[in-house]
Amino acid sequence: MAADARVPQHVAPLRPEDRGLPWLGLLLEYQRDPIGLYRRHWEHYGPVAPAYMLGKHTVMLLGPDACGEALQNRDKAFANGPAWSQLVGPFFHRGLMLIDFDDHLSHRRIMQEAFTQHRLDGYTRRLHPAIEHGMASWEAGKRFRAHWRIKQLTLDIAADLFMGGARDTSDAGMARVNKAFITCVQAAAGIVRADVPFTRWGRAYRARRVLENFLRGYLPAKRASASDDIFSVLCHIETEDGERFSDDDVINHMIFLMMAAHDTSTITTSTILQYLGQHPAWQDRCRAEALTLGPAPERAELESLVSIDLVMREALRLRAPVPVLVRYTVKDTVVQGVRIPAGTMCALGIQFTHLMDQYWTNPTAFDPERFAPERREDRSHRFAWEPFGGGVHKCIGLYFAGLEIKSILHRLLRTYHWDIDPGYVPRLDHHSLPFPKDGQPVVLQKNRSEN
Ligand code: HEM
Repeated sequence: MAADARVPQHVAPLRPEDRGLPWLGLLLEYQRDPIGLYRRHWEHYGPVAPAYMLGKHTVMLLGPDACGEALQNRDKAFANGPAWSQLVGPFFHRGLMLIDFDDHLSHRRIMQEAFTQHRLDGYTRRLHPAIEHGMASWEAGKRFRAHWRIKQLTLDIAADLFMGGARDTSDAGMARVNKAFITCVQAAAGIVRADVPFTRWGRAYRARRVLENFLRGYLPAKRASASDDIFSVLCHIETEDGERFSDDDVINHMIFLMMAAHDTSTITTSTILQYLGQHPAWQDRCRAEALTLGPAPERAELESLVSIDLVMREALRLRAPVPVLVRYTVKDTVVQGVRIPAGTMCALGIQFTHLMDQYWTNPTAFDPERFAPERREDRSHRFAWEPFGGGVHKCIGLYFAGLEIKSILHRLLRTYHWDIDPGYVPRLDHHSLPFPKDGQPVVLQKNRSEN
């Protein structure tokens, strides 16, 4: 008798060859070739695939239909907190992405006030001097590792834009804070996931305290007077109903926001740098566009940069800074006709969807025009392009990210030109967010006329 299509199926049993190593399961294979792993599971199991990693049975949600169902979360079965805290650890405690349901809604409503157009206008004005200052030490004619330089640049931008500077902290103190921040981010790649000395997690527990103490020291001054850095904004925003963040909320959100903003924007900018170096016609086109604007364009001007926008979307498709989202089921649910029991860790393969040839022509090719109005391949499915996620947890900083990335590119293109071997394919480190292992070497050459 044929199975009734309406009766949910169980998650398929894992084939012995897909179990991987004892306890580690598929972790090493994921770190080596995540897309190859996802493709194999998609081809054998379909959109809801079993997996085993770090001693746990998990479920992969593959393709835009399955990911879309989890992101829309109609029956409120998928929670973020219990899933992300297993990955990023307790170091981003009560960041917006790690809280759920009514609690999340009420915090998101308040935080929305920090990302209005008016606020974004103010942040954009602060961005240009911070970028100019950060890029001043970039030397032309010398090989440098672009990824690491951009990472330092986005850290410098964050010190100004998020913190509003830290005048009472010495350079050594600031270096300690930056180190603490990076230690917390790197804890995501730890294998020993407890407060054990000399492990990534052990160090991150202490680093989180450094960050809390640092921010708490500035809190009274930030509460006392309003300015347009994000720390001050978080201290002063309130909803129409008068809801505000407590001191602890401000600190928790600050630590998470800096984490959310930092590596994601760095990865996107260095990916763009790579592709523009390999596609000189696109580089010229983007430069010509950047040169139509003055040295410190306003938000609306940056948003009018059509070619740079197409390139940014394509970079986010080809190398999604957050390639996988995680969720934990708090009750039984059904995705694509498959029952997923309560208590299951789920991994949503966003990057895999971005490379599926069902939705994209020649998916591995750099082709920004696929996002142009006449093609709009991203509309082939509502969840075909999801670098910022979807549903209630969709990235709240996505417009800010676009402004930061475009401001950096605007200055970079006006000042320099560069070439990268068209055959260069960076080997990516997939321990946490994907970055080029070689730091992406490049030589910047100064443009002939100073702009
Ligand atoms: C290219 C840059 C960025 C990318 C690709 C990115 C990606 C994402 C993704 C995929 C999520 C959803 C996570 C989930 O559903 O579990 C997210 C959430 C979030 N992002 Fe971003 N992000 C970027 C930049 C930023 C920036 C610049 C900020 C802040 C200024 C930011 C703040 C946040 C916050 C607060 C959340 C949690 C939202 C919520 O749970 O309601 N992100 N981001």
